[in-house]
Amino acid sequence: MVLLCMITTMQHHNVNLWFTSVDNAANRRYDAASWLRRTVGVLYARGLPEEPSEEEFRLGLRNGIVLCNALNKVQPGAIPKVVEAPSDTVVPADGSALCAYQYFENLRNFLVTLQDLGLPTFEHSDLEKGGKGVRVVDCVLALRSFSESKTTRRQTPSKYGCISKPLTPGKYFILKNADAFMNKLMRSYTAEPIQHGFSPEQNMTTDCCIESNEMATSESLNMLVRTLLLDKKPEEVPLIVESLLSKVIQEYEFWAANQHLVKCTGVSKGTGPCSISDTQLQGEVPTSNRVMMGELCPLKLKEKVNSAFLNGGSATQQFQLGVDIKFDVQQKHIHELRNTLSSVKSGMDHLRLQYSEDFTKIGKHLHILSNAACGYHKVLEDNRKLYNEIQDLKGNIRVYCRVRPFLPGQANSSTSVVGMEERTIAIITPTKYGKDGSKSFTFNKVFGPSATQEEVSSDMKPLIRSVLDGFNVCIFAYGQTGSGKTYTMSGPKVLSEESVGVNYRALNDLFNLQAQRMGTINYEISVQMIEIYNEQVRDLLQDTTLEIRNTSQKGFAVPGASIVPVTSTSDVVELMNQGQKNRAVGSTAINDRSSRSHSCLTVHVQGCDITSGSILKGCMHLVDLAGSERVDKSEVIGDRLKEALYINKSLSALGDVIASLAQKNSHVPYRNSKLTQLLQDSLGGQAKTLMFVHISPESESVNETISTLKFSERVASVELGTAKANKEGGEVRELKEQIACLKAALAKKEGEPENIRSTQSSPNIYKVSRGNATPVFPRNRQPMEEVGNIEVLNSVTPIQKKLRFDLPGPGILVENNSPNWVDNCNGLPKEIGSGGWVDNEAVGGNQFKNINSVQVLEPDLTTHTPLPSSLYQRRTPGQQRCRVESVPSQDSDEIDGVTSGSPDQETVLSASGLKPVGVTNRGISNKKKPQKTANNMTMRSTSQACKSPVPQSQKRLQIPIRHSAQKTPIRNAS
Ligand SMILES: Nc1ncnc2c1ncn2[C@@H]1O[C@H](COP(=O)(O)OP(=O)(O)OP(=O)(O)O)[C@@H](O)[C@H]1O
Repeated sequence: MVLLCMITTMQHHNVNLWFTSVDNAANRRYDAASWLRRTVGVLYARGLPEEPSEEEFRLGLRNGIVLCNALNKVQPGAIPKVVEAPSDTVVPADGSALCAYQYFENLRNFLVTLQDLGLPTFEHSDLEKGGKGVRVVDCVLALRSFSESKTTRRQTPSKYGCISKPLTPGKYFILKNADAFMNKLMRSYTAEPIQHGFSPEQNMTTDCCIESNEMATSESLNMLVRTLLLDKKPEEVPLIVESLLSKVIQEYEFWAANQHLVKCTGVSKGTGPCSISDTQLQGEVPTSNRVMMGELCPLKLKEKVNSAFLNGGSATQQFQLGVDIKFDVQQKHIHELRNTLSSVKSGMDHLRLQYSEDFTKIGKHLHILSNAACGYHKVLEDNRKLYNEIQDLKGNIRVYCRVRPFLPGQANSSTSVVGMEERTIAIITPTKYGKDGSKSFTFNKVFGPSATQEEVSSDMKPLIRSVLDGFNVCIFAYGQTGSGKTYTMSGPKVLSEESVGVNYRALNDLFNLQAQRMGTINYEISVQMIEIYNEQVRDLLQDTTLEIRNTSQKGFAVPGASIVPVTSTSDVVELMNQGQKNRAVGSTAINDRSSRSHSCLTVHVQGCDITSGSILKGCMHLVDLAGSERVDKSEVIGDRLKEALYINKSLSALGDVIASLAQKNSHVPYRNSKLTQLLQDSLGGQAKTLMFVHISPESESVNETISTLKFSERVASVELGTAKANKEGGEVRELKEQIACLKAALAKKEGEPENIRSTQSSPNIYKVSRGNATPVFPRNRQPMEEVGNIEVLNSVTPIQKKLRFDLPGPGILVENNSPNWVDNCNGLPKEIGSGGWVDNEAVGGNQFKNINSVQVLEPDLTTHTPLPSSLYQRRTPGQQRCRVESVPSQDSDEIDGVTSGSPDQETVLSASGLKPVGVTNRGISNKKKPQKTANNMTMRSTSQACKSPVPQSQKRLQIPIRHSAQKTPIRNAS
């Protein structure tokens, strides 16, 4: 602020003028000459007048003697040897030479010394030519200032821009008339009561500067500076400014030291930059530090200050004080550093604490997140289950897609599969399928080439449980030839625990669950294994061909095929191995072990709830379809070609059925192939159905892959309706038994044969067995080989009667505990009919028309004596039509026999000279043809008798059963 005031004031006075003014130059020259004369004495300065002209000034100094001596006066010994001028009496031989020597030597020494002292210099030539004297004058005046500054014992920056070197202690260099002003100014500015630390001159001025702190305002400073400079000559201004600056620096230094001192002595606490708080002084400062500080603070230091400055202490004392102050300041700094360190430490501790808290929090959050992530997966899993449950409720067929890995030797083949996710698969498409080059298909699940057998089978457990709960389940494998159907269903050729397929695992689960429920529900399990080969049904367990032209199921039992009770997985494995051996397998260009038939392993489960007496009947088809193939690709001829055509035809029929189911058509062409008849209840009934669709990964198969996947998507859209369990409660059973008893009593009263009556409405077991069957039978059933006929058993009612029908060949076990087991034929709701092993449709269907050996014990069925009950019913064609019309959706294909069999396929077959066996042609229905057999057994169902308004006589089913006289071994029947 002081500087600002000065600069402003200097501008106000136009101080720059003094540099150009001629008068000023002369005055300055006179000053210089005068100072030199005074300094060296008139003797030495005899050549230099008091007020010399410029010429006189130059000539007077030209020999350098005056200058050197003046310098030696100011700085003793600065120029050790000065070449003196010869005395007036001695005349040099060559005066000019001596002068030149002097001139050169003295001036050189003078200028070098000036340079060393940091004072302004001039050029040698400045003393030779006129008009250059100003620089010499400046130099002399600088030397004068230097000299004066030495007397002040201060280091004073020269007005001429040099920084003088430290000088010996002395008085401050300052204009005398400015001192009082300066002191006043400084003290006003620092606003500190200065009692000490000034030179006597300064102390003198303190009396006149008791001014208030208000003077430290810029305005008052401004005024002071102006007042000071008002009457000053311009040439004095630089010196005043110089002094003022020097004073400012000095004052500031002193003030800063004083600040430390004052704060250390406790005069002021907590206000300055080095202040320390009471706490720091008393509590936090280490004892050793406090002891050290105690040497200085507060009284001792004050005393020292007083003795050093106020009481005119010695230089040593002052120096010691300076050291003490510095030491104290350093102590303060150390103390402050310690404080800072401890505060940083505590800050760090705080931060550490905070970090640990934060980490704990983050840990908790992470934990929550990981839980959420687990939860997310669980939610996903739940979603999937829910989705499946919804699908179940909607009754959709569930479809899982599996991609076969490349086979050995195909490692470098390109693939048609371009993407796979949990439920989606993307297949590269030839251009005609889409612009983007790939097409996505969505299924319930997609298994990649690396999926294990266990993964693929993992979702089956609920289905297996369903079977034991009385539901019908169908699991079937579909896909192009060689795509891995047999691998999925049965496993590879050489089986291991890991590689066994769906069949084995399903049965294993079944037996495990059965074991778990033991003691609650008693189960009886038995299996059938058949294949459909060239549209013929073959019993794989017997290696016989069944003369069954219509495999239409209203339950899952395969009529005519042997049923073998099993008690463990190993039983089943043995049977399956036997069945697989009998299966038609052939080598093609695509698959060296190509299945040439559709195989079906059917598992029958009947459970009896020990406490409630309820009966559960579940059934499961495990179907390994033959693969569709392009005969040009599979390069088949002869028998293989024939097989391929049959396979393709039946698969085509399956496609038609799926298409009509998907479109919810009223007519579903089940009867176009044995396969669709076999799967009728699985595809259109109340079963739970799962299809494994298989695709080969090779890009050469892309067309087959796409059509397979399209077909499968259509299958997935088929709604079966909610599956229902085949369960009959104990109470219902009891009521039925009572009704049966009453009816029996009534019949007896009316004189009807008791044993026949008793079969009308009571739960019965019918065993149709063929003499050469070898299976083991469960308790209370006679082995089939022993029976060799049809048994009608009433296992519950008190009156238990048996009807025996002598039949040739392997036996069929027909069991029915339901009074309405023939309901499906007459349009009544299908409550439990689908659980029957063989329903009335099977019995009444034309598959029995070749069974020509029936031996009826009583009554004599061959005489068409109607059975007193409604168990068996003979149908006339007209009655059949009537029944069918009432249930168009179920058997609509029976109405007009219209089928949607692929004409193309048939054309191919006829072209190849082959005649499909058992496949209905358009407009022809086997069922529609009345079976006029002499040996008919008429049965009537109780429920029908109770519910149907149609007279009994009109509700007779025609059961074609062969006479014993017409016995023909089944294996030869075809
Ligand atoms: N997931 C798989 N892992 C390893 N090998 C497999 C897999 N799926 C199929 N294979 C192999 O691929 C070949 C063909 O499989 P598979 O016989 O099961 O096909 P397919 O669809 O039943 O054929 P086809 O319809 O002609 O009977 C076999 O050698 C089989 O071992």
